[in-house]
Amino acid sequence: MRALVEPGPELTAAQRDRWSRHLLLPEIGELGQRRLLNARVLVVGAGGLGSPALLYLAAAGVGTIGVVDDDVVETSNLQRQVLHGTADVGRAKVDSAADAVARLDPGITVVRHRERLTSASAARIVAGYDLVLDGSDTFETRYLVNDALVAAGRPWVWGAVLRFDGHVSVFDPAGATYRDLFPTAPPPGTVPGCGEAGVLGGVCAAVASVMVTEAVKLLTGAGRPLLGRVLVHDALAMTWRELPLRADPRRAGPTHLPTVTAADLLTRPGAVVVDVREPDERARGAIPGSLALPLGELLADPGALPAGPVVLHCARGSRSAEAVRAVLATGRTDVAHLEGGFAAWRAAGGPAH
Ligand SMILES: Nc1ncnc2c1ncn2[C@@H]1O[C@H](COP(=O)(O)OP(=O)(O)OP(=O)(O)O)[C@@H](O)[C@H]1O
Repeated sequence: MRALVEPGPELTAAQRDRWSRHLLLPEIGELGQRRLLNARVLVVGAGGLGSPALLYLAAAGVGTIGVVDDDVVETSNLQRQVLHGTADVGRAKVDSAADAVARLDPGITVVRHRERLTSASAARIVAGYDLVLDGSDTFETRYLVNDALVAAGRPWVWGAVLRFDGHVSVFDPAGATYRDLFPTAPPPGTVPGCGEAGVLGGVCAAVASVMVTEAVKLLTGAGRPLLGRVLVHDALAMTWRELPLRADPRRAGPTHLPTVTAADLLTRPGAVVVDVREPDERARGAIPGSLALPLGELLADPGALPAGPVVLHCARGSRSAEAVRAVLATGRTDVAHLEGGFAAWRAAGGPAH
């Protein structure tokens, strides 16, 4: 997997000492630590998930950490929001978070966003960060985070907790997102929050720990991210189950899909070209050497697609976009689609038979 962040400057002797246990890990090493120090990560909510996540992000050496939260610390938060102490009750959570991070490592920059993430502010706030961790507690905020990052074309890490249960995943605009897991919010009042149903502190820590581990992996390019998979934690049974999550190919909305132009395809052949149009459209003209796999067949069985790299095309680009989304959701990364479809190919002087 490609690291989300470029490495920053060489480590100093003090930094080498501080993160020596990371440097021993070949998957992180000096380069990975320089990436972490150069990274900008936003945590939405300094609550049950955000509190342990912020501490572990800071300890890991994530150089710039943004915190967005408009709330103040309450006594009932302290049972799980371990970033805040008794003396912080009544203080803004972002201020308490910044102080806790400074105690851990004054070299980490904390950006305080003491405000509500809204549809008006979400795009502006997330724009300044390489990666977002969503530790919010409402469907409304999760959809806001989802839509802002889909529009920005960037992955994010999501977690949720209630009672003894936790959920965690990594979403990506090119694959499955929160809207594939919850296409619509449940009616108000049908799903209780931690304030009504309770939550165990250790469950918050467990889920936040997975969130930070995924963040470190994404930032440094280590391992296989939790993309297209949702971990479901049941602390009473002490189980972690993994559920596959696929992008709904009918999902509308802005996405940044891998795309090639007709000019690219003409000058750099080499890819297997797959035509997802119907046989009658193909009969009227097709790209020489292309294979036929109508969209319906491909959606029913994405495994029918030949080995890549593959460029999918349709008449103008919308069916091929749907096809690419479905194939990416299976975990394949070697697919793209032809911008503007067969029409663009002909307009660029591409041959047909
Ligand atoms: N849109 C948003 N903008 C800013 N902060 C948000 C937004 N949505 C949620 N949050 C913050 O996310 C945090 C979620 O934390 P948590 O789930 O532990 O709930 P809590 O509100 O702190 O506690 P409780 O539900 O027990 O009262 C809260 O601090 C909340 O203020």
